[in-house]
Amino acid sequence: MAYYNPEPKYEHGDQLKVGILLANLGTPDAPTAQALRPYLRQFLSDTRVVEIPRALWWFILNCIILAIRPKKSAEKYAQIWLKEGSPLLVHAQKQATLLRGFLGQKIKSPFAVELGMSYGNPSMQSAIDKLKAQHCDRVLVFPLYPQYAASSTASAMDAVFRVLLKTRNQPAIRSIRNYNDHPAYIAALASSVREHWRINGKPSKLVMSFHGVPKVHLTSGDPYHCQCHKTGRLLAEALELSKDEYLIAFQSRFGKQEWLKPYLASTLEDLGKAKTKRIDVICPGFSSDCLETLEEIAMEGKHIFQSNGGGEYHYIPALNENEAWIHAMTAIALENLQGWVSIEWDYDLVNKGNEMTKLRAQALGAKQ
Ligand SMILES: C=CC1=C(C)c2cc3[nH]c(cc4nc(cc5[nH]c(cc1n2)c(C)c5CCC(=O)O)C(CCC(=O)O)=C4C)c(C)c3C=C
Ligand SMILES: [Fe+2]
Ligand SMILES: [Fe+2]
Repeated sequence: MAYYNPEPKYEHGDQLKVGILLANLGTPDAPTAQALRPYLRQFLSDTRVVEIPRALWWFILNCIILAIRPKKSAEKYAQIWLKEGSPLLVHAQKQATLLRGFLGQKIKSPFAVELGMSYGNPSMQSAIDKLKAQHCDRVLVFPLYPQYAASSTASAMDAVFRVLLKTRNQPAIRSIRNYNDHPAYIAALASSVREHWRINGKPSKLVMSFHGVPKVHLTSGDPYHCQCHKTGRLLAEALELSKDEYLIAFQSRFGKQEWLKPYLASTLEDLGKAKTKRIDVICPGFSSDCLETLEEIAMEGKHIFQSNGGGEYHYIPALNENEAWIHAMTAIALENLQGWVSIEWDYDLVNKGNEMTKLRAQALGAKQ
């Protein structure tokens, strides 16, 4: 048995490239219990996601969770599934195509962009195979998670390193850890909220909902909680919101452990009971819409709020293919590709760079 994966054919003179590997969580191949089972098994077997001792967890996962959850989750996925597939995958593929186009206007040297998932398809292996087939000898890993969490960002990096363990001719690797306070990301969020308000008017409160993680991750040193709060504060500052005009909550609790608080569900219940006239909910930690935003926030969240007496409920879509977001992705990638690519320094980019430097100085000037 070979220890290492076969290498693509290389001829002297073939042009070497830089690869940008967009990394995301992954999603089932279909909204069915059969497709959910292997996806959930892979996802929930990751020790980055569930840290319970393996023997005990093997029993809980195989005898309880995988017996019940695939069917329940499949019903939820079926409600949000698009003609082209899972929203998470459809948006991530479009983001990859757009980023390729935007970077193509800025980078003079050869490069490639591919998408890889931590769980399910397209696998990290297939993405790295595609980059290697295009002769990428340097790879920038760009996780589509603005806030670093061990359960998302680090698990994506683990997936990359697992492939590299089986790779004879390894590319050089750089990775983007977090961009939760990047001015271009904050500006993209702010412009999407402003656009929603331009059309629909302003709510009584803006609720910023982030995916939760177990509280023990925070107390063990995961910076995710602080990075979510910083994103929330910078977004509120960009929108000139006072403290009573917004709040931050954490969604998607899984299992019995305590997770980051306040929980979104109880927050929505309280806002409903307080007869809040209108709330808008945004999920700044999700670069694209997915099950957690379209079903849990846009549908379930609305039901919780309104069945407790709340008024109007608006879900503000994720950044998806917003132009400002693709510009932000381009800026973040270019900042991290310095020295690896030659850049077309056109007037537009210099102007954008100046704007970016000004915004960054403002963001860094704000308290950490
Ligand atoms: C934004 C980053 C994410 C973090 C951090 C995260 C942590 C985390 N998630 C689970 C359990 C589940 N998450 C599920 C779906 C899901 N999670 C994220 C993102 C983060 N998760 C996304 C984008 C999605 C949606 C995927 C899609 O296909 O649309 C699911 C599966 C769905 C379900 O059956 O409910 C589970 C399970 C844990 C335990 C955790 C941290 C420890
Ligand atoms: Fe999750
Ligand atoms: Fe914190």
